[in-house]
Amino acid sequence: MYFYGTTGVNKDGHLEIGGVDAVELAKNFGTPLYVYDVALIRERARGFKQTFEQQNVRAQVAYASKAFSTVAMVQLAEEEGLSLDVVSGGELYTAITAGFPPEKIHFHGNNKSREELEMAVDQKIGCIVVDNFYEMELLKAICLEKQVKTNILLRVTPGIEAHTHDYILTGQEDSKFGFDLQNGQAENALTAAIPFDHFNVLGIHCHIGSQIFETTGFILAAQKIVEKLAEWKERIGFESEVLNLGGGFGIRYTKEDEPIQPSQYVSEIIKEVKKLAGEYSLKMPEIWIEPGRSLVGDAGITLYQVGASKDVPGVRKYLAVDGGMSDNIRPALYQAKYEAVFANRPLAQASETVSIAGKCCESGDMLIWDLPLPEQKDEDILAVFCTGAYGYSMANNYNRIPRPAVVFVEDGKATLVVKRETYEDLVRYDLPLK
Ligand SMILES: Cc1ncc(COP(=O)(O)O)c(C=O)c1O
Ligand SMILES: N[C@@H](CCCC[NH3+])C(=O)O
Repeated sequence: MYFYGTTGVNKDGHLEIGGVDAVELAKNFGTPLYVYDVALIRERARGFKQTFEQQNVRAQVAYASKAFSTVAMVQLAEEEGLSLDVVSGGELYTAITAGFPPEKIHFHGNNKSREELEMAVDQKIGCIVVDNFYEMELLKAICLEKQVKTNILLRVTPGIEAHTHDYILTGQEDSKFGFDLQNGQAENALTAAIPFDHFNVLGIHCHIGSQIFETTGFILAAQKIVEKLAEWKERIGFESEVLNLGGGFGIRYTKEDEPIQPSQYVSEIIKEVKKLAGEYSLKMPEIWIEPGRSLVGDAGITLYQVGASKDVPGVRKYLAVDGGMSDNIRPALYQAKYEAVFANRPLAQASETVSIAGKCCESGDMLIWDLPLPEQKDEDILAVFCTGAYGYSMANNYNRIPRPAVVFVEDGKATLVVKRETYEDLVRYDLPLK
């Protein structure tokens, strides 16, 4: 059995996370329940930061809060000295509510509204990552009206096909994100941005995709961008202070996944950018990264109460839990795979293979196919590993199921950081017919 971070088995033979008994957590906070191992998030954050520090490279590690955005999580990111990447007015509002320093916030998105851009400008956030010409004109108008100067990065698509699921690819030419690097669009954007007095063009951003296991894509992207930077220095006199290579570092969900260490992605990126800067006689840019999944993914575990089971003789046995695609849509959306154990007896010998069904009225609401487990008992609590990224943040109210609670555990202490939704919450914004 593979355990992540502080997860292990305690003297009662129960799963323990952050020094807290998972069965007690389910009892005290209910199920489904998202549990986060805070020490593991801290370890991951420090790992990224230390790699840059050890190599003496100016850098920002921005937590991509789309992976899991709540007030407590943003505060944890701040405690660990991270910057923050937000992609909507809602994520920005969460960050501001959490007291996150605005100057360390970066704002992403391919269709930011006027209202969202105004909010970002009014909050004097660290930088806006301009994605397209429409947004550039909108932002220019806002900066002129408000007579303020804003830091910007330009998001480019370098034409890289990273090896991951099609829906989470973002760096290829045929993408809704960013200015195309190869066909002159990025250069046109740059020449439109540089002369505008109310912009300070800090540099270039790209993000090639998510759950990537190799460094090749990052290296290729860096090469393509730095080549262009050298051309632009020559032709336009533009020198990039920042090179933001986005997030996308892959993690281990199941034994089939073999990611490299997060620090290794960073070390190889640094080595390449240093080499390229030397080759093209460019000033070494500050390197920014935006990890989401690799900061919080394996720190999250979801606990479910098991319920109904159904045997289709000779075909399959279904075991249903009290959540599903409403709290974790990733299996339905990306065929994502997870591992799981019974939290009340994680080391019990598996005696059958079952498929874990969610409770939504959808045949596609299956959390795990063909999972080896001991024969089920009524009191069993299923613990699904590695659900920390894009789990709670993509949770929804399909079938009017309230979204789960979230608990942080650290040093033997459990802290509720998001309350469980109630039925009253579900009808809060509904209005009667008459
Ligand atoms: C621009 C940008 N930065 C960062 C991330 C975070 O990616 P990941 O969670 O894979 O690290 C994403 C999501 O893929 C993204 O679109
Ligand atoms: N939500 C996706 C990743 C998308 C990343 C956002 N650009 C996932 O669960 O894997």
